[in-house]
Amino acid sequence: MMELRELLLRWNLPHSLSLHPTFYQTPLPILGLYTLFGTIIAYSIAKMFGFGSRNEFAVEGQTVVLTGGSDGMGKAVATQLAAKGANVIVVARTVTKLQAAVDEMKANAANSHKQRFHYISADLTDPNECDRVISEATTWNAGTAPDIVWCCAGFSRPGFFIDVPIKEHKQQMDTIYWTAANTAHSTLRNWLAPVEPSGQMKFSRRHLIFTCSTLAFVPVAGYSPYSSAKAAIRSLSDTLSQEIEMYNGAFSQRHHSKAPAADVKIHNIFPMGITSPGFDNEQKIKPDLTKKLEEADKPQTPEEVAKISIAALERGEYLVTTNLIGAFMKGTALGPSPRNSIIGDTLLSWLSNLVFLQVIPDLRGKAYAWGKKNGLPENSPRS
Ligand SMILES: NC(=O)C1=CN([C@@H]2O[C@H](COP(=O)(O)OP(=O)(O)OC[C@H]3O[C@@H](n4cnc5c(N)ncnc54)[C@H](OP(=O)(O)O)[C@@H]3O)[C@@H](O)[C@H]2O)C=CC1
Ligand SMILES: CCCCCCCCCCCCCCCC(=O)[C@@H](N)CO
Repeated sequence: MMELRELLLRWNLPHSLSLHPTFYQTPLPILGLYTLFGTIIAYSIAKMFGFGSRNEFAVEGQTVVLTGGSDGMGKAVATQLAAKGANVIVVARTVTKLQAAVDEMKANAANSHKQRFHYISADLTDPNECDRVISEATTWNAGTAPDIVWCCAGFSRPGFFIDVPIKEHKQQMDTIYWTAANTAHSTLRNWLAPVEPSGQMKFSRRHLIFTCSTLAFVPVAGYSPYSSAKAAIRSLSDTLSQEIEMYNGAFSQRHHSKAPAADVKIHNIFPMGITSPGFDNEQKIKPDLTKKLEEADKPQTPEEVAKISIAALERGEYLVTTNLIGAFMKGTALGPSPRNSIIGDTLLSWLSNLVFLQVIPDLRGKAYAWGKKNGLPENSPRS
């Protein structure tokens, strides 16, 4: 087999420098493999730290509509987007909390003279209210639709499937799935409306962001009212990630035919536990078994989750997780979703599928052992 030394000799290159002599005896195919793996690893590490990539989520001067922006993760996202120079409208039901969020954004703004902040009180389970939010946001934004819409509204009411009345299951579907689907529907109808070539203005890309939970990837006993609704959002965002390409294709022809005013990117965030007011509430009614099954999770602060999520959007990720266990839960359930990186996500899914061969029987085994030891659960306190 040809060695490196011969190649260097042939090309008249130095072949006996200060490196160890055995280096020059490396067979060329082996050297090729080293180079290949070295490049892949260097590329992955560089990508991980964001080298060589531009900011895919530059929010300075952009207008953001953020649902659930008055508390927990949403409020932390609002504050951090304000600190990055965005104009932000927070949407939720309770006015006092919304006003506090606007004050916090003002206090953290990058440029308080230029940036503007606003709130709209609305119950997003009502689709008409979502239409009103987008239309009021457009008026407030000098007649232009918002650049970014981030759906973060929602809370969890855990409980075992048969203990939770059907009415409450439906309410969770309304609070989780329908607040997001209604907001997405109003937003996309507005963004994707056809514009004549003569009416096209120059816009940067628009972003529609959903907020799920890693429970949409791997459900846990006691979360059925919630994880089913989050899984439905995941399916919606995967569908939209395909449908949107049709509109983006039409957008590429905007100089010749009618097309949307901007191209659109879809994203979906999958946090683990977040130490938010919503989390404190769900803990009060959460079955003890559920607490045990999720004990591997160390809840993160809203600020941490917001920071990690925004950084991932800046790297241009589609499915976003916020910590290592979250990444494993995603890895085992990647299915048909578009990948953030072919190599990274493929290796992650192989590894996660091996890990979950052990995790799934472990979750079921713990539930079985719990019933064997404690008998039937007492109805958990629900208010
Ligand atoms: N906390 C956790 O452990 C986790 C949470 N998540 C998800 O992350 C997101 C943020 O959670 P978290 O930080 O706990 O949030 P909080 O529960 O602390 O806050 C929820 C926000 O949503 C708003 N909201 C709730 N219902 C409606 C509605 N019908 N219409 C309009 N606004 C509404 C609330 O305001 P108001 O009540 O005034 O309307 C509030 O601003 C949610 O989607 C949640 O499901 C994901 C993983 C873990
Ligand atoms: C190495 C791999 C190990 C994998 C272990 C898997 C164990 C499951 C952990 C489930 C954690 C759920 C967090 C989401 C919480 C949430 O969304 C609610 N709090 C809603 O508000």
